[in-house]
Amino acid sequence: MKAIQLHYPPEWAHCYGCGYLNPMGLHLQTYWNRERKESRTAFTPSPHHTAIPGFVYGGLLASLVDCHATATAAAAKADAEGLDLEKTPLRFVTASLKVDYLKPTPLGPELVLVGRAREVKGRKVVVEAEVYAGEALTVRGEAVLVQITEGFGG
Ligand SMILES: CCCCCCCCCCCCCC(=O)SCCNC(=O)CCNC(=O)[C@H](O)C(C)(C)COP(=O)(O)OP(=O)(O)OC[C@H]1O[C@@H](n2cnc3c(N)ncnc32)[C@H](O)[C@@H]1OP(=O)(O)O
Repeated sequence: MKAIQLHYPPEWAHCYGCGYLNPMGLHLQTYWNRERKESRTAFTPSPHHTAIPGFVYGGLLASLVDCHATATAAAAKADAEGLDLEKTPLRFVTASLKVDYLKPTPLGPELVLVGRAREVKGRKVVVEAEVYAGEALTVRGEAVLVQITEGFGG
């Protein structure tokens, strides 16, 4: 299965969090499970992602939620409308991002993010995402993603 972000054409692939063309980026790769209507990704923070020794920096966690939510929005909308992202890539940007840090996230283990679309309506998708360190749910995020149909920032 191909990661959702790998469907982005090159001109959209420079994002710090998930662009495959950004050499300094996080290269997040999100997968969509059609049966479960659920997205997943995994990321292992490095020592330079430290907040307090032993724990992950919150800004990094927000970035993971952000880019996982963007990809989840594209997959959920494609799923809802029967579109193939390979043929019809969808461009979503983050309009709003809320992150609740439920408990400190340990630095070391692989983190797993799970995402679900709570609402798919017109150009807007609302995504909920959870970050797990092993069995522990440490972060819960919510993002509003808006599909852009023309250029960005014009
Ligand atoms: C060149 C391509 C670049 C893109 C690369 C993509 C690849 C992936 C890259 C990965 C990138 C990683 C992620 C990044 O880092 S993306 C970078 C960070 N994000 C931005 O810079 C976005 C800046 N903002 C904008 O461009 C516009 O404000 C957008 C496009 C978001 C909306 O302005 P627009 O005029 O188009 O929309 P609309 O007013 O018709 O509203 C439409 C719907 O949205 C709802 N709404 C709007 N705002 C909010 C809000 N704050 N809270 C809640 N809801 C909000 C609104 O109520 C309405 O819903 P409804 O009333 O219909 O129910």
